[in-house]
Amino acid sequence: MDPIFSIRHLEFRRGESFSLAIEQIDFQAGQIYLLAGANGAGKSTLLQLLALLIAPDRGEIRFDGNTVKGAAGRHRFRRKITLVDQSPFLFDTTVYNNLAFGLRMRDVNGDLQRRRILKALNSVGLEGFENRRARALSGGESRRVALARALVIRPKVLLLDEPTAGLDDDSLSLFETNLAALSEAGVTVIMSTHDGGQARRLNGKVFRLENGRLTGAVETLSSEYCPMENVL
Ligand SMILES: Nc1ncnc2c1ncn2[C@@H]1O[C@H](COP(=O)(O)OP(=O)(O)OP(=O)(O)O)[C@@H](O)[C@H]1O
Repeated sequence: MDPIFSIRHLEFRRGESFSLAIEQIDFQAGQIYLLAGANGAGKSTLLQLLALLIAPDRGEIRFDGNTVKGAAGRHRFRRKITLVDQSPFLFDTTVYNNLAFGLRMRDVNGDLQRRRILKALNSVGLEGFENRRARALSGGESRRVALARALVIRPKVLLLDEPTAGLDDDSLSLFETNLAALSEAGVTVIMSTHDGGQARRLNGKVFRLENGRLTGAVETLSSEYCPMENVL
């Protein structure tokens, strides 16, 4: 099967001291991928490149069979890709309106809009939160709103930057159940994490970054055995 995302000879420099250089990665549809590595290794930078928010200095990104070219290309494909940031920005309005924004842009209105929003809130354990003010939520609740806001638009690719940092055990478990369901529904999930057990629990593939470079091959983890558990 053709990969949903391919990277070839990718290079991106940040200031004097950091550069990301990745020769090749293929991401297959419906898989879960985890980006591992120390602080500053380049995980967020790679996610921003995949989200088509920044352009590489060199190399090629292919999405869904197309080479992404220039600002117009990035803009065109961005609608199918969603990045949930490390510190998600929520609009200063209700939770409902935060989720409705992306749907309105896609002409999803009325009853359908309401049903999809309530379902997305439900799936992150925030039923009943629709009229709450988004800026008055706790850190963990805010992250779950940001995730629901990403889910509600049904992206082909969901990019998550350390999405589970600060979640309590119940929320973490619900979140991981959601990711597994999304992957079964064909959504590609690419997320950075410092949680060593996550790759095993999600049966994900791990790419490890070190100083902007990939170290070694992809590691596929079975659900029974996780050699990476303590070292991610
Ligand atoms: N906007 C920016 N401008 C300049 N340099 C940046 C910027 N964002 C990140 N960097 C630098 O790029 C390098 C890679 O950072 P990045 O955020 O991609 O790492 P990370 O692996 O996601 O780290 P963490 O685990 O701490 O989130 C770091 O040296 C960082 O200081």
